[in-house]
Order: sequence, then C-alpha cells, then structure tokens
Amino acid sequence: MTITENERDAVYKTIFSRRDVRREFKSTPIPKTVLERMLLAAHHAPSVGFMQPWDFILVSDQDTKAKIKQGFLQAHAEAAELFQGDRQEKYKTLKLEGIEEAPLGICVTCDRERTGPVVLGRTAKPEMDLFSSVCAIQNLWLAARAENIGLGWVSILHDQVLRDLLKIPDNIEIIAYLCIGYVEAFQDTPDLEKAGWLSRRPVESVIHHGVWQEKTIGE
Ligand SMILES: Cc1cc2c(cc1C)N(C[C@H](O)[C@H](O)[C@H](O)COP(=O)(O)O)c1[nH]c(=O)[nH]c(=O)c1N2
Repeated sequence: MTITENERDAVYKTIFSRRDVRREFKSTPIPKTVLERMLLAAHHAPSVGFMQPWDFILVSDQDTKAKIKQGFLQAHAEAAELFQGDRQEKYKTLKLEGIEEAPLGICVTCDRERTGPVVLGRTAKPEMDLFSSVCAIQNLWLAARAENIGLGWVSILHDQVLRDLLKIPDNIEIIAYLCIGYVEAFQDTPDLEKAGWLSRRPVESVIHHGVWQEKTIGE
C-alpha cells in the first residue's frame, strides 16, 4: 500500500498540530465509536517482542477525577518547592492538568509479565516494555488530534494515588494519566513555550553525524 501525497500531508499536519492540552476542554462526551477508533490506533503501536503490554483504564466518574485532582494538587505543591526564585513563581502560574474539566481520563499501564519472563528484544534492555506502552500513548495522542480531540499528559501525580483509586495491582506499572476531550481550540505553540518556560530547540541541535557531539544553544 502506497501513501498518497495528500495522506502524507495529513499525517504531518496531525504531528505538527498535536498539542498537550490542559485547558479549554469541552464537556461534550466522546462518542463510543470515536473512542474505539482511538483505542484501536493505540493498540496498533509497536511493542517489544509484540508483547502489547499496555492496558487502558477509562475514567469518567467525576468523584474519582476529583480525588485524582487532589493527588495532583499535593504533588504539584511538592514540585513547586523544587524550583527556586522566579522559576518557582512562574511554575506556580502554569496550568498543568485538566483532570476535572476533561470528560475522560485514561490511565495507561504496563503489564511487565504479560508474555514473560523472557521477552524477545527485552533481554538486554529490560525497560523496553515500558517504552512500548509509551508508543501506544503517542499513537493515542495522534489519533486524538486526527479526531480533533485534545489530550494532556499529567505526570505530576504519585502512582499510589492512581493505584488505590483505580485498583491497579502492584505488579502492574503505571505509565500515564491522560486527560481527553474536545477542545475550544488547538494552540499553535506549546503552552510551556507561550508561558516563557522553555522553547523548541532547533532541530539541527539534536542531530549528530557519526558520533555524539556536545552542542550548546542559547536558552
Ligand atoms: C512523559 C510526559 C509527561 C508530561 C508531559 C509530556 C510527556 C511526554 N506533559 C506535556 C509537555 O509539557 C508537552 O508535551 C511539551 O511542553 C510540548 O508541548 P506540546 O506537547 O507540543 O503541546 C505534561 N504537561 C503538563 O501540563 N503536565 C504534566 O504533568 C506533563 N507531563
């Protein structure tokens, strides 16, 4: 199957216009068929040894979301203490989650024993199963964008909060909590760039020819 030029352009458009969304979620529920399409796309991610170690826990209960938000607030306050001076003040102004506003939360996990203990491709690098679950998240993120649905990753949250609330067994690794929903608009630039936190590095600064080289860019 050959990808046509228009189809190629649509893929790049989706990649470049994807955003981490934390604000302006609409309460409109995501239709079942749309959600199924997105989850099927996530499930078609590459995985080490074709292990498919991911699971997706769908969270729409408002009370559960409120408890997850409490967990975020605690971790967020702890995080603020780690920054100093102006950086700390700036950190406190950032909007870093849309847990209660987004109609759907998805907790993505990784079952490290799914096809184990010995997994093709994981023998020298045991963390490859975790990375595979992240591949599924990226597929979900892009599929959401293609559906004009926003997705935001919230990692300022201790695992135990999600483990207790969502009854996740100890042998299952927690990879991510994602906030998902239709949005008022997709911004052209990342929120953190707009807020003056960091900006996108020039692509030349991350490409090395032959050997790794130290590269400095103005920040
Ligand atoms: C593993 C991981 C974890 C997080 C994120 C991303 C990833 C990949 N990002 C989103 C992150 O801030 C964002 O991707 C960058 O700022 C770039 O913006 P765009 O994604 O291009 O809009 C993120 N954003 C946020 O508001 N709260 C968070 O806790 C996190 N955590």
